[in-house]
Amino acid sequence: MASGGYGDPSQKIDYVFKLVLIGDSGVGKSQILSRYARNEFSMDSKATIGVEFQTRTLVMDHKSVKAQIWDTAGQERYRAVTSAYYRGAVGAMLVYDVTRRQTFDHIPRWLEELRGHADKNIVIILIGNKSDLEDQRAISMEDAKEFAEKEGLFFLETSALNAVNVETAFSTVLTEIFNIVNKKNLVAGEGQGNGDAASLAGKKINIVPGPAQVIPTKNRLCCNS
Ligand SMILES: Nc1nc2c(ncn2[C@@H]2O[C@H](COP(=O)(O)OP(=O)(O)OP(=O)(O)O)[C@@H](O)[C@H]2O)c(=O)[nH]1
Repeated sequence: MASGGYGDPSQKIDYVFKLVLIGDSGVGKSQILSRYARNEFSMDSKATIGVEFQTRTLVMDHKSVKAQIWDTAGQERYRAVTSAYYRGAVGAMLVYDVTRRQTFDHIPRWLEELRGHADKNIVIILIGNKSDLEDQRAISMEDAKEFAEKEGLFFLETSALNAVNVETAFSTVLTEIFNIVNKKNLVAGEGQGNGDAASLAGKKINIVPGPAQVIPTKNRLCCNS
């Protein structure tokens, strides 16, 4: 359903959806984002310090949607203020590394943090990254899928290196958000016309109105904790 390239600054925007990337240090969050937003990958990626975000604009059902994707440090000491990071997020990508069991074992903790700080109806996808390293695999796809089903999460394995499933992971989350928001707008009908807010499954959640917000394609924010 989703289509779109890497951004046309003159384009009119109907919705901005904020997504957050979370997971342990080194699982590949920054490279997943880089692959999605710029179709780039780097082997000597530096650990993220503070918060960064990048955007990509897509067309969904004749509406233009700007995905504003936030990336923060997996390392505790480099993390920015948690509540600010999650504020207004309507989607989350929860990432582990298929070659490091510990990063999968920490997923429940990340989920707890997410559920403690984000909107309770946030759309979440569990991502097992580095699927290209099949010979070093430590987590089976079945175990991860079972966990995701139990927790009500979408699930995909990706390779930021080989560009496998990165597009699909983002479009899965964005399509789900778009469908929820669109449905709500239809049900709400006239009279409730609050253009800058929408609901995800009955709970009010802020969707940043399009044209009011101009976001550079790559933006570095401050905020060391
Ligand atoms: N083989 C392989 N390596 C990857 C993949 N994605 C990321 N990497 C490598 O894994 C390392 C860590 O990637 P990052 O994207 O910096 O990890 P991060 O989760 O953002 O780390 P923090 O910023 O510390 O939280 C880098 O050397 C990447 O090149 C992948 O899909 N396959």
